[in-house]
Amino acid sequence: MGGGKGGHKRGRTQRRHFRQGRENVWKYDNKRTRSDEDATVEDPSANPNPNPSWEPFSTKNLGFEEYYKGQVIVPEEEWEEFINLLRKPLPAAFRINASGQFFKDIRLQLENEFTKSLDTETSNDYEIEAIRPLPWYPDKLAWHLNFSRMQLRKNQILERFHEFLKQENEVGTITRQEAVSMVPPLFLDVLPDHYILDMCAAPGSKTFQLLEIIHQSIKPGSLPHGLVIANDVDVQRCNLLIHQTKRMCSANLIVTNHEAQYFPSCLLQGELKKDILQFDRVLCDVPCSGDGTLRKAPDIWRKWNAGMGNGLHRLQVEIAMRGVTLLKVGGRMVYSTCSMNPVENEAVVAEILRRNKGSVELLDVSHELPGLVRRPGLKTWKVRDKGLWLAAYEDVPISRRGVIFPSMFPSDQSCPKKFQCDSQDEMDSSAVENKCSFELKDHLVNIIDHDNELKKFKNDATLVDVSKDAIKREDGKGVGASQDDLNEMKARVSSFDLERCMRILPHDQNSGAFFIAVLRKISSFHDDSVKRIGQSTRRHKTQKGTSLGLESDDQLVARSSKDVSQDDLSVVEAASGLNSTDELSSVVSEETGFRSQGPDPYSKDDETEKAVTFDKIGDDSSDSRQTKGMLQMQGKWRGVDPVVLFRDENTINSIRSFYGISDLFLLDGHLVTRNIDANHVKRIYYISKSVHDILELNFKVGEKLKITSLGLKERQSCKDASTTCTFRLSSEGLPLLLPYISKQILCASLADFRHLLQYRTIKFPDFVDADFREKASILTSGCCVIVLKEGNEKTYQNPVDSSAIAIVCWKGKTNLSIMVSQLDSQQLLDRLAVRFGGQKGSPLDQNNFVLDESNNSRLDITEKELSEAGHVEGFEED
Ligand SMILES: C[S@@+](CC[C@H](N)C(=O)[O-])C[C@H]1O[C@@H](n2cnc3c(N)ncnc32)[C@H](O)[C@@H]1O
Repeated sequence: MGGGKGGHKRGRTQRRHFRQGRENVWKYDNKRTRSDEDATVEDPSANPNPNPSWEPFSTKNLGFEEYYKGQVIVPEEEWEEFINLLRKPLPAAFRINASGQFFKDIRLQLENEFTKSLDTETSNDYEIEAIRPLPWYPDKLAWHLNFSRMQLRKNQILERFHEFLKQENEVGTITRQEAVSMVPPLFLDVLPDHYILDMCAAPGSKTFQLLEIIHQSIKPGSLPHGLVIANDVDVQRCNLLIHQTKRMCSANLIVTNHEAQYFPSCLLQGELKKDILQFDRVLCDVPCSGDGTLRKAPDIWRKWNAGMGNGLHRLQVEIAMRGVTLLKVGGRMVYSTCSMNPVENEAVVAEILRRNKGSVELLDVSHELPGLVRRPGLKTWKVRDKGLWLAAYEDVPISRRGVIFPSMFPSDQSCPKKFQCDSQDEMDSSAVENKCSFELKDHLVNIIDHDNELKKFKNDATLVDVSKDAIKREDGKGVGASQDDLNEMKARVSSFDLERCMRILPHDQNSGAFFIAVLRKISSFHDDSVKRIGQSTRRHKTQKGTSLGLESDDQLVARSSKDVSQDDLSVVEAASGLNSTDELSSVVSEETGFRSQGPDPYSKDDETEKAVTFDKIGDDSSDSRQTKGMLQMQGKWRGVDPVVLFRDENTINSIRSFYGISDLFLLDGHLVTRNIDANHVKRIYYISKSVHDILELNFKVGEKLKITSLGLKERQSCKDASTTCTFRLSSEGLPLLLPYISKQILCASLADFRHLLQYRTIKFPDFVDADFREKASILTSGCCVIVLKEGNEKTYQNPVDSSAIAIVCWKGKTNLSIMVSQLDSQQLLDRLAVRFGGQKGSPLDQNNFVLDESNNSRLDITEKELSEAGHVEGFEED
């Protein structure tokens, strides 16, 4: 809503690009086949193919059916209902973006206007409500649609509603998101001061939710103490995420581009604990086979095979293990997939519990989100490989042991029940660590030696006959359905409390499928092991005079790709007879070729270097700037712009004085650019204190974080010589700044505000309100803010409330022009019509809120004028 506060603006080229790439647009895409399009909203069986050259997706896959019947993911008597619904298209769902200025208006419109008119109109056709809020989502902010595209075409009210959704989605006031995909962030129990890591974040729907939660209940005009680091390995998808989350207008977001399993630790040896980058909450929404999205993406029917899940299991474990390491003690981590496959779900969770030896517990969250229908996780499953069912690791042919791992099978062998903890209170962490260190040694050996693994399985595992000893589920239903071949097999039962995991199945609430597990870190097991590693590495550096010190952490992460985590290595040092982790580290380094180029923060000799890296953001003397520049140029992330704290006092003072920004709005330490040359800065981003602290830490540790984007675009340079301030405001940053600006800000009547949105440029004599006309004409040339006057006040309330409706404009010699895209202008007009629209014929008639697209000459002039003023770049995405 670039038009109002909380706005976003996009360049045309950029927008087209994103539209093509975005997954959650409501737009009809010409490139998709008809069957593709219909499949997302209609029952293909009810829609005879109108064009024989278009083949509808087949919704059959015998391998799929055999696999899931074999895994007994639903009781036998439910199978038909389950599989039939999987073949039906998924009803659409969306979230109202609670950070948006008009979210209450939209919710009210849905609750009253649309629900009523749709119910009246459609009551004869349908027995169920056409739209309804999702019962488990807080504050009626998520909705579910219950009609198909076919029905839509036949019904005018539905069609109008659909148009409304398309437009709101386009401008970002609502986000289309699969209902079940909204669940994981809600189980993270997020607070505004939390540091949150979203490990596999793109395209960003859950990041958006997380940001919304940390911004909730924060006073307008102030920022939460927490932050979200949204990470994804795919750069293109990171860009998509940046685009999506722009609508959130948050200064508390950092986007990084790492392989999540190698996400850097940013450890500072010997420093205070606050200097260690650890998180209160971690979301591991890992890459998965995605068969829970079959109803939305029916092409998966054709592609699906059991190998997909097997192939992802190890990566999923590594990402989740890294998540646990980065989690603070007491912190929560959610592991989730949109797959139904136990090898990607319960097997991964069991392996996390097994490897963490009681320092992590699986939480029982059955009392949370009571409206959400979920089923307990499976306690037993099998692995399918090359057409064979494998009940236990000993069944795996030797030739397949490179791809089928022990961790894929249910077992409790690595962490006997006696070492598990039911709650943090019962936990004696030192006892657990002692016990676990012996176990870990075994575990390492097991990873390396599969035959040993096999022996242990044979000795320890509990074997049950699934067909005879049907497991009772929490809801009392048996899950005894089984195939003939499965009847013959013995399946192991995991002794972990895997029933605490949550499975969401399509036929429970007409949704997609999802898997969610909520974990809590209950001891400092990892921290200590990491410390030991740091110490030994420092020793190593002193002895050998190499730069290994800083690398140790990264190397250890690299090592995790070979199934050995940090704690494993420290235990090797502590318990397996190896003298130093360094030896292992150097081996790993050579094996992986992973090299870090930064200074060694562990070394006492490096105090000077540490001061210099800190100076990058703390000192602005020309010498240090030069050093900063050199360091930035040499930055380890090629192709990624450096992150530089903006401290040019002249520019900052000119911005402060031009807009009359109150001293209460802190700028020092909150402004960032992506350009080391202070004379050619084009954009300045505003960052929260939490983001600043992370940057400071990142500089100290040699820029381990590869930062793609951060903060809020606050100001953008313009080339217009007629203005005394070369930085204009961005719509994104306006809500934050609004209460603190005292100059270049005017209050317009509804009529003048509306005309500005409709005609985009208004000559001063054409303003209706004489007072506004006068004030606008004498404003200093350049960027300004126009606030909608609500009620009868003669002027704006100072300070302006953050929730006020305001737009960024440009004051020229003879006129005022808005710096809002056409799409955003129309959306703002629509919102004003809903909020202030009166009876037909009155001055507030809704017809008055229509964008004047016929007035092309005026629009042309505006764009030309803007172009001459040199600030059209303001409409472009970064
Ligand atoms: C299920 S999607 C995440 C969806 C996202 N959480 C959301 O709600 O919008 C999985 C993501 O993991 C990313 N990914 C795959 N392998 C990864 C890795 N090793 N590290 C980090 N991200 C990875 C993919 O690029 C993809 O964007």
